[in-house]
Amino acid sequence: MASATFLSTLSLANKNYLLLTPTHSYAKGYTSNFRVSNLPSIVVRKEGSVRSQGFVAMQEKGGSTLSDDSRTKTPHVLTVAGSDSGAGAGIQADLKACAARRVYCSTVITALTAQNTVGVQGVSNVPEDFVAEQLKSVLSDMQVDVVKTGMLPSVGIVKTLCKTLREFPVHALVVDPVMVSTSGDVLAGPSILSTFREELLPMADIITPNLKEASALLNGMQLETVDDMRSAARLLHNMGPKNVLVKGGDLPASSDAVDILYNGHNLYELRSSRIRTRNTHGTGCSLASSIAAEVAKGYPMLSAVKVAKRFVETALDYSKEIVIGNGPQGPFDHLLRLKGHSQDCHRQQPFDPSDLFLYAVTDSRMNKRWGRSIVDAVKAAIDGGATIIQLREKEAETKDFLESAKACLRICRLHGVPLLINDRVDVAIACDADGVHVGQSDMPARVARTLLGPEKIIGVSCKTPEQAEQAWVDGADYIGCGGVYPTNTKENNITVGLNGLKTVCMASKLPVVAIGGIGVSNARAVMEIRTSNLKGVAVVSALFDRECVQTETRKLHEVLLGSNIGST
Ligand SMILES: Nc1ncnc2c1ncn2[C@@H]1O[C@H](COP(=O)(O)OP(=O)(O)O)[C@@H](O)[C@H]1O
Ligand SMILES: Cc1ncc(COP(=O)(O)O)c(N)n1
Ligand SMILES: [Mg+2]
Repeated sequence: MASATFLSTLSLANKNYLLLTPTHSYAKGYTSNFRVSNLPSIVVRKEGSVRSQGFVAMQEKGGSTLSDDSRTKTPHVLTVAGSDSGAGAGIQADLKACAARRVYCSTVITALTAQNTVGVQGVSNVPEDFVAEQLKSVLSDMQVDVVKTGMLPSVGIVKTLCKTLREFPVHALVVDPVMVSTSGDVLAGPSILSTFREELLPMADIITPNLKEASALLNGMQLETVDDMRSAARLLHNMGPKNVLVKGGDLPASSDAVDILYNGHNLYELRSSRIRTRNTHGTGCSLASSIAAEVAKGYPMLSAVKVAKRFVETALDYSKEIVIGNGPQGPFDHLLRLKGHSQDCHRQQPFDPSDLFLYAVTDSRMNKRWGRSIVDAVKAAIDGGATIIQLREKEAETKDFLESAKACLRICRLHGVPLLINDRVDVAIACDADGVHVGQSDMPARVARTLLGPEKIIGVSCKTPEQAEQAWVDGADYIGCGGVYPTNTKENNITVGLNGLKTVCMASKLPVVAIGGIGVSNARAVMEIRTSNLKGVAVVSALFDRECVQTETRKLHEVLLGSNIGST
């Protein structure tokens, strides 16, 4: 249901805009609903006046002649669907899919279902009037780009939706004509079929029936092969939607997951490999929401469908072994986060500054010189009493580094010792390390934080109070200050000395670990500067450029215990 007609593009101040004109006379007064997200738009009113829209205003920040509204436009999908208490399908799947695809999602709930991985135990419809009230609340205020529909359990609710959409037109309408859950339970009875066909489908930019739904809309037509799906797509297109996607998740005896997309001109056969998993509850809802999300971002329909299908496939593959519920059809994990906490791994603890006490930093050259693997070096340091490990493998190939990091992580988790990765945020994410340590010329801590999330540990190397303040502002957990003494692990490294260390500690709101040329002979002197936030020493050569890492670590551990730090 396009709410505006594309006229042409317009260049203003070297920026491209789409010129749109409202297609519905009743749209007057709701022109804020006319928006496309990939290009800013200008609505040309019937009278011929050009009125700027919010998205234009964003592009025109600073000295704008069109508007001085500088808010940015967030792609927005409104889902009109049923709640699934098991959160695998329905509203809950839509919210997760939209979050995973990075668009805002508002919700109008049409029904509550008592549902789990076994099936649907109960359904309670929301009164029609209250569906209307929810729709008005959202559509009158929130600049929705795309409406996506799921479970619409009664004729009255379908009619209410169509009426409200005529009052509040949006850029696109995605209709997932949900009728029967994969468990076989009825979510919308056959009485709604005629209203679907006559009112809702003609307004849709795309409809996404599965095999059973396509068959129901086509009076029970048999759908058993890809050729049947092609015929069904053409017949459904005659009912008025701009695009039809017939989904083949349930196609018998197909080794691929095949969907057919028809836009009235071209017929596309979209294939992906079929993931062998029980966790397919909610694939249909998630696919439709992801299509809506891509359309809200401004992508054309074919690429929206392709990206959405790839997303569902990836999430299914990622989630194929997760176990939630006892029934035949489990939910999957949209955010690709639930996997990876295997039984032998302890869950990561929140950052404890006292972990900085004896901080062992590995060095690939030293390991090579002494003929030991990075894993052996880490094991020995932990056995000697290291309280945190950082892998600093400047020369390693990424693939090798990742494999070693995974092996080190298993050892660290067994001993409850956090493992950080130097510089390489990508490697830290890939192996699910406990965090990263970054330098002043590496990725800024604030960016690392957005990539790693709130629970990971981030440390930053700082030499000055200003850098320490910035690390705090950027959301770091600790700072590493040095080089306290000259060191040959870093070329051209400025030494800050004990005074520099003290100055930074006093200025820092974060816990500090001292680094640079520290070993058994001088660790005590470092700790004796006695500022309460100096929590320990970080050591490279004094542990790893030695014959026996475990012995050296143990010696340093004793010195540090003798200096009685961390208790001040
Ligand atoms: N096992 C699977 N592996 C890969 N893709 C799948 C699998 N099952 C379903 N899909 C895909 O998920 C989407 C939803 O399809 P389907 O399960 O048929 O819909 P519904 O959930 O509405 O019954 C489609 O793109 C389909 O191809
Ligand atoms: C509330 C609600 N909406 C939609 C579905 C369909 O999802 P699926 O086809 O994956 O069972 C469902 N089971 N529950
Ligand atoms: Mg399914």
